[in-house]
Amino acid sequence: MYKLDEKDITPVQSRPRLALTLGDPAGIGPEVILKALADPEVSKSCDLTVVGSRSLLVEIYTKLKLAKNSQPLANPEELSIFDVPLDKHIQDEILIGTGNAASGAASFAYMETAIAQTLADQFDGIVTGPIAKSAWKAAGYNYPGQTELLAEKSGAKRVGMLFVARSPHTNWTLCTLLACTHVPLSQVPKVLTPQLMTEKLDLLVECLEKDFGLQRARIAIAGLNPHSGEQGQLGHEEQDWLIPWIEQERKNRPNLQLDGPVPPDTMWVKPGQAWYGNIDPSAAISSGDATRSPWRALALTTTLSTSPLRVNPSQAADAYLALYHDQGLIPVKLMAFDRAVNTSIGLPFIRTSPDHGTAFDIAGKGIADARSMKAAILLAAELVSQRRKVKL
Ligand SMILES: NC(=O)C1=CN([C@@H]2O[C@H](COP(=O)(O)OP(=O)(O)OC[C@H]3O[C@@H](n4cnc5c(N)ncnc54)[C@H](O)[C@@H]3O)[C@@H](O)[C@H]2O)C=CC1
Ligand SMILES: NCC(=O)COP(=O)(O)O
Repeated sequence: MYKLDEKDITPVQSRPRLALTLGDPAGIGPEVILKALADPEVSKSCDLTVVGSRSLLVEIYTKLKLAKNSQPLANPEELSIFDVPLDKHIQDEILIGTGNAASGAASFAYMETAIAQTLADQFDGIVTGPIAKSAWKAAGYNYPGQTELLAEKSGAKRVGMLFVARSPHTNWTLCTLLACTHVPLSQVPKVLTPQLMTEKLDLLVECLEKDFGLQRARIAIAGLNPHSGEQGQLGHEEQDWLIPWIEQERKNRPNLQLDGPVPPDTMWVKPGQAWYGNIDPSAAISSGDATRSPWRALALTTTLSTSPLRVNPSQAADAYLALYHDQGLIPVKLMAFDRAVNTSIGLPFIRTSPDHGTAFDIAGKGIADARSMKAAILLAAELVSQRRKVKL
């Protein structure tokens, strides 16, 4: 009798199982989650469990249903929820639109629960709602962000903050890794070292290969100072260590193309052009882009159609290594605030998050844009599937 060999058996894979933390309940996290979950593309892509306080979610849902500009919302009664009940005095102190110790304690409890459940293999990954670091601090949790908590709890020695956004115009993907993240600007030159850069480059290369199936990547590395220091005249870090470090890495990694240090102001010209690409401005007008933002159609007409600088997406790099938070995130948010995804790399599981924060100024009004949350869920599902393929 023919006996099946293990290798002949096609494993039946379940859909990606994702935990979705509510984030700070005083912010827009619950709203963008309810909006994203009302989208059939999202619900079809994976099995989602909201990790948060059921009674708070129901309360917020009821308020949002009454808000003027509300788009379709998922009904909490129809969702899978891992309930994290709060003490009554904490729940009573949560005020929509104001981050405080109570909202910080709640969002911290959701994250701790999601991480523990994921480490216990109940989920393949976590999509996190936005939290306020100041609210965590007020609640007594002194972490610079969720990334650091995820790294600590999962035992990851190295972790990276990668922003991924797919262009709606060209389908080109902008991948930006931050060499240092939640670091005050005055500390940046002290925190950046060749060792840290090597660690981040290792993480980026591993992620591009394993998660995005990209070998022999071309990576652009930013300089720190104006004009990358202008040979020492405008800053010394490039001469002191960044240029020697890049030269050494080129020798160590002959399969990669490492560009840099690229002057930080011009670093984003090619990604910007690859993002908007060959778009026909009349298409932007007919798709409604121009009615929403006429300046954009104008910019597309005057710059992209006529500029000799226009590049083909293939001239852009596969990934960008920015040296600090705002150097990388200003261009990401300028191009893709509505769709960029914050992806933690180096963890033993997938973690994504929308690129925006708690937006306390608009919480409860029903006007929050859920596209970045939707992109975060879809990317997490895609990355779980990709990792399963790599493992097989
Ligand atoms: N992944 C996370 O947990 C993140 C958390 N934060 C935290 O969020 C808090 C507020 O940070 P901010 O710098 O004010 O950034 P923010 O992203 O919360 O808000 C910046 C501006 O964008 C608007 N905005 C943000 N998301 C929006 C959306 N989905 N739809 C429509 N408008 C939106 C806000 O109304 C505000 O005017 C801080 O405590 C920060 O630490 C910030 C970024 C990411
Ligand atoms: N600006 C990115 C950000 O603040 C996200 O931080 P984290 O909570 O994902 O660590």
